[in-house]
Amino acid sequence: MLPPKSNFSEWFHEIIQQAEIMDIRYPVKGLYVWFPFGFKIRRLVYDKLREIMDRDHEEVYFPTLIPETELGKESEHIKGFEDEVFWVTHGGLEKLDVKLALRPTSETAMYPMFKLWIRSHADLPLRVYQIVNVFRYETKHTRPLIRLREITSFKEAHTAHRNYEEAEENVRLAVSLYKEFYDFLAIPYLILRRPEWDKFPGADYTIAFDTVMPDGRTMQIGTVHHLADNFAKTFDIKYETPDGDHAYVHQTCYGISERCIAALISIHGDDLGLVLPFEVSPVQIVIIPILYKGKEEEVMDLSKRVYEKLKGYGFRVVLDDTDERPGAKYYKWELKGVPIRIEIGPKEAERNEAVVSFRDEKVKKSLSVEELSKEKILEWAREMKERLKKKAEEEMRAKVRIFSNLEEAKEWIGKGVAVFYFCGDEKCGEEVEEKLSAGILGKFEEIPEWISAEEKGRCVNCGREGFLCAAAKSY
Ligand SMILES: Nc1ncnc2c1ncn2[C@@H]1O[C@H](COS(=O)(=O)NC(=O)[C@@H](N)CS)[C@@H](O)[C@H]1O
Ligand SMILES: [Zn+2]
Repeated sequence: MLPPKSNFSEWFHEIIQQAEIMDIRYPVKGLYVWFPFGFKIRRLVYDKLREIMDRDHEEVYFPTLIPETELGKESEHIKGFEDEVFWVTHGGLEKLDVKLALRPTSETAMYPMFKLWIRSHADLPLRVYQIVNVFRYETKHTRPLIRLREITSFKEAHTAHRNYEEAEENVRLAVSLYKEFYDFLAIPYLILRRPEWDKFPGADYTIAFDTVMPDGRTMQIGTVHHLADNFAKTFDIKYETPDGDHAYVHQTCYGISERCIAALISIHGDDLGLVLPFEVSPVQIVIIPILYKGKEEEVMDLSKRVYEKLKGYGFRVVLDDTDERPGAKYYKWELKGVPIRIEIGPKEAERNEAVVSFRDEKVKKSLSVEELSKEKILEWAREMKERLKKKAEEEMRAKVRIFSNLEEAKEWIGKGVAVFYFCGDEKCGEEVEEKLSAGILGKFEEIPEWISAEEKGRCVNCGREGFLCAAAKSY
């Protein structure tokens, strides 16, 4: 049995294991093993991410090992990562003359090669991405899918452009791709520009997608960085302009990790287990025959016919004909988040009918097997997606509140996200974070229509002109 989802930390820890997502028993801290079922979810989710990325990017694969000479070149970057890097110092028994970093992210692996790849403006824009594992020596509490030391599903995109504005346009493109991806997963988000002191090391600015987890803490589920020409200057990446000059490229990079799966599990799951949107569920439909003495034959015949029919439509269907009791079967497939369940008992066998129910609502429909068309099932899947999206949006909105003083904001933080006006000044920010004992997530890049507040107002702490910002405890 799972703990109630209201005990979120316990619930998440248990569901990861009981639903066979990741095996957390691997003997290295922060490293976990993908179970087959969890890996199927990852594959379906990342197939969608690749489909979205492939429209405008080329997929590549860069080496895992980065020489210290390259990793250390961009001063802000290495300052931000030096205490997170895993180093390889030996090849067999031999000490390496230059120690090699296990990539924490791939700017310093890629950009020396971009220098070789980019010659002329005709080579721009360059847009590549890779889905790799990266390593970060996280010292905060590690947690499967949320804070790993080996990030196994790190989608990192890296681009190069003729100038700052074109790079800025690409930031907009990246934000729109991330919106499409998270809307597809029915995961709601806030889009916030991180404060100066919390942007990506080496970036000009960072835009983050933050979702609100069931316990009111936020989780950064994607980031888009404008790098200006910071790395281009460090790695000497120049191109010949149309009128024969040479100019540094301007760059962006943007990343998503398996936190997208942590969010999928956490936002949609319930006390019974996973609740998976139809398109990313390893099992989309489970058929459960209800076998009564003397009627097994008819029930199994109809169940197999329905199974073949749905399989023929290309759905991922399971006919659970094990000899477990129906109750145990319901429990197992609810835990695995199967969106559509079909029950077939003697009555249905007699009338050539099926009883259909959906994982996210307690409603059963009886209908003739003829009515079980591909269109009907896809319509049910769409309706379910809309219900999941609506519910997740409502839950997030309930956790986001606007405050005009920090005491009340502090009260709310830990249960949700506090929104207030903040001037952006680092010193003032330190005071605000101190008073809230929570981080300032940044200012709204876009103020959602459901937050009724002006863009500007008086800073809640110092009274200077401020912008609408959010603060929360986060993963
Ligand atoms: N230890 C971690 N475990 C799981 N996901 C993580 C971890 N650290 C970061 N992430 C996720 O990875 C995303 C990208 O990481 S990042 O540092 O913000 N950005 C980069 O590394 C850029 N080079 C993007 S290409 C973050 O938004 C966050 O969602
Ligand atoms: Zn202020």
